[in-house]
Amino acid sequence: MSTPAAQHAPGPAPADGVAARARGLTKAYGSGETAVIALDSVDVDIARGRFTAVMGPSGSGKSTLMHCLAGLDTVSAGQVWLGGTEITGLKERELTRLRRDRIGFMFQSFNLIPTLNAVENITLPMDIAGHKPDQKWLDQVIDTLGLRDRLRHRPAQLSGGQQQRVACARALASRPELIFADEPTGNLDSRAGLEVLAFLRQAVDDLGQTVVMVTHDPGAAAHSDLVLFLADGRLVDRMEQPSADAVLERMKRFDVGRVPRAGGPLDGTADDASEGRAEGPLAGAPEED
Ligand SMILES: Nc1ncnc2c1ncn2[C@@H]1O[C@H](COP(=O)(O)OP(=O)(O)OP(=O)(O)O)[C@@H](O)[C@H]1O
Repeated sequence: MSTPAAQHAPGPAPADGVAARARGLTKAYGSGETAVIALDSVDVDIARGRFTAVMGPSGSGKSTLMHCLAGLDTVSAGQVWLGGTEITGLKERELTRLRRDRIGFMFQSFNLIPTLNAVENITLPMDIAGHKPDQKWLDQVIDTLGLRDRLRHRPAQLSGGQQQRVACARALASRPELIFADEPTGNLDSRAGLEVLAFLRQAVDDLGQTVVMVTHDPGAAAHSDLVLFLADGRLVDRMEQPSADAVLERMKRFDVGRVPRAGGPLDGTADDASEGRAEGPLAGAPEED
């Protein structure tokens, strides 16, 4: 089992450039002999205004990491911040409000409401929260995603790619600090998948959003700025400016053997990383702070 939170230095609240931070993040499911350590003392910084992909073998902890960073799951030990707010220790009601106000979600299943049209689906989270949409921003999101002429269509009248774009618009609509996307292209054909990835990329480049995407697909990861690699619940590598080939090669190495454990935090804020390749375990990882 990993180091309990109490043995970790408290760590500073994230600076402006960090959208989310975890220190000593540990998540165990079950207890005793049947306990599964899904995350083992993970240190990570998610850089603001960047597109970060999370990859790793099946069961390596990708979804668990996303859920813990997003406050969808409790942690067993360690600390998580969203912007300047430490979310570990928040009460469920505060967490719910924080997720609603500051985080956008995109899942593989689009989770659209079949009886609502596209624009109603897009604004639903804000309607529930009683927030008025910022119409200028909403228009920008709708136009960026090419949904202007589909707003009155119900999900069943939209293609899979269009539905995922609606889900993307819904995640962006409230201008969240952070968007988490879990296999957002998993249910799409390759053309629609590429479209969604291009829109996520645009959300970062043109709208200044921060995106964290869990994916199994090296081609999808190649749209990101930085890939973080998980294995056995630990962050073991990172790759800046990834190419699909370089990510694929790195993923193949998980099949032949496990990479040694990380020594320090792996983050998206360092600028000394290799381009399009990872030079062995922990390439480009910054020193512990
Ligand atoms: N609710 C749960 N109860 C018990 N074990 C769980 C639970 N959720 C996840 N796990 C275990 O935690 C580990 C990490 O799971 P997680 O879903 O985060 O991995 P992943 O990398 O997202 O996997 P995949 O790529 O297959 O989706 C796995 O061993 C999994 O079996």
